[in-house]
Amino acid sequence: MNIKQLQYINGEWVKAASGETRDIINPFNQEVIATVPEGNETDAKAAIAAAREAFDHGDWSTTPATERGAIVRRITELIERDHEELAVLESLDTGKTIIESRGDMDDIAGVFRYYAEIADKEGGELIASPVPDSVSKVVHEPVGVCGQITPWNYPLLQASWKLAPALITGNTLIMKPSEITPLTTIKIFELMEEAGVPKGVANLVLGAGHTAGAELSASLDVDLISFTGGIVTGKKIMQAASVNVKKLALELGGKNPNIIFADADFDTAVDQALNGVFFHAGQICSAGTRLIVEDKIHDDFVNALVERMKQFKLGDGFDNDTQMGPLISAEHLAKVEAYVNAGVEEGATLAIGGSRPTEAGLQDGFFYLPTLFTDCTSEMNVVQDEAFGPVITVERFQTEEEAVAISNDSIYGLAGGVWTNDIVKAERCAKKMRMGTVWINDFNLYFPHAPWGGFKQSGIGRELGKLGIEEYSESKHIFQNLNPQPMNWF
Ligand SMILES: NC(=O)c1ccc[n+]([C@@H]2O[C@H](COP(=O)([O-])OP(=O)(O)OC[C@H]3O[C@@H](n4cnc5c(N)ncnc54)[C@H](O)[C@@H]3O)[C@@H](O)[C@H]2O)c1
Ligand SMILES: C[N+](C)(C)CC=O
Repeated sequence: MNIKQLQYINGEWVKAASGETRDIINPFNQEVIATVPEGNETDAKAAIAAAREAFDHGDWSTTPATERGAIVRRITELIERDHEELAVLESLDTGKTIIESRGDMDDIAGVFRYYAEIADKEGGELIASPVPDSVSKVVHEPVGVCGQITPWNYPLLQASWKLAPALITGNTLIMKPSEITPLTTIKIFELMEEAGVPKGVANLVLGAGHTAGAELSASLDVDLISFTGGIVTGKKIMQAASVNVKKLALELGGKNPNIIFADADFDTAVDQALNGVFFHAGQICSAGTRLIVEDKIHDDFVNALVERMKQFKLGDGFDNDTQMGPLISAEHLAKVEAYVNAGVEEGATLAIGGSRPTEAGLQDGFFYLPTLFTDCTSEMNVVQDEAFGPVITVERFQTEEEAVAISNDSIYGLAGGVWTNDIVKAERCAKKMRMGTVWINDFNLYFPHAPWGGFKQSGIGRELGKLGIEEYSESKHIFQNLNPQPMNWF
């Protein structure tokens, strides 16, 4: 494997202080594809110290934004140069199809390009001061040392949403990727070094969440934690981060409703309902796994989905005709199996799937069949809980109000969709749906210019867009009296 299988701390490529390592496996066939350091609290502390020193005594935070933008633009060019290598690494590590990984790399280059382009476009704000002969202005400054923790499903994409805005705003950082999918994150640190990111500014620690990750959340020397991952972990991080009232950005899970009205374009809605769920075997925070279908078309819609799902080609992500790869790990497969079994027990009807495939070529991978439940109601756990796998639940509705109420009956509020040809109805629904993103006649579309994040327990804060910069900035009001006079009060 043509990457450094090491951590990157204070500009040096290093092993874990403990000497421990972890094998990284391909979820398609369980082959070991790399062996990387298993960092822990000690490594995290070293990385935090490097980032602290670089922020407090280095030049990065005061480097002109134009120069920081130029370095981020150079990173974009290097991602474009190594696009195929990155895509191959991501598919080997996650099991997702190479076509999906190539699309991810396009998106990632787009994120770095977007932030490089806007790096020097915001110079603060002059305030209309109510005090005569004075200047009142707001300037934006970096937050400081940022801990960044990412999940395994979109390893480099989620990393890019954190790295690019943190760098252009002059922060220093420590990133800890998921311990099971670190490869493309290691590679991007190689590219950041090549692009000229100064020593100590960007640090990479590998290892488990409860060791290396917990140290980042609890350290008094970290000023901000940006976390993408599960809700249970997010709550732990929020608690640990309270130790020094860190700034906090949480991108957590979702159970995303997709409302299908009878007046929608039927074939497109069927096709996009499938696209909305089954990329990366449903392991997407915004997967539209909670279908809410108008009564009049419910049976036809379900039948059309099932017919299409019967044809899915599961297999090696590097085969051109593979549509869906494996789940990420044996542990995650067991979770999805338990989730589906519990759904059957609570009375949902399995229309298709519900087991592992029996095909000979798939037995070494963590595969699960595309699965669809009907006869679902909002009270069921299978409807309320995030599946994070290839599993759809279908509920019925009769009125628009009912559809919106069902869609909002959730602890989550990440994303949702509405399919209808009535634009006024669509806008009415979108306004009432309590989610960070609502797609009308589309699903799972995101781009760097628009913010991403959740309502309710799906998170705090926003990534991407201009709001993604605000996460990494402090606003400071500077007031200058140009004609100071004594008050003669005391
Ligand atoms: N909202 C979004 O944009 C978004 C995007 C991708 C994934 N997700 C969510 O991520 C979840 C799946 O990812 P996952 O299984 O990797 O999540 P996870 O919460 O298990 O792990 C995420 C990261 O947190 C680390 N971690 C674990 N315990 C920790 C602790 N105590 N302290 C600090 N760090 C810790 C892990 O090592 C990993 O790097 C799903 O719930 C999915 O919805 C959300
Ligand atoms: C945010 N997104 C859709 C890229 C990945 C969620 O898992």
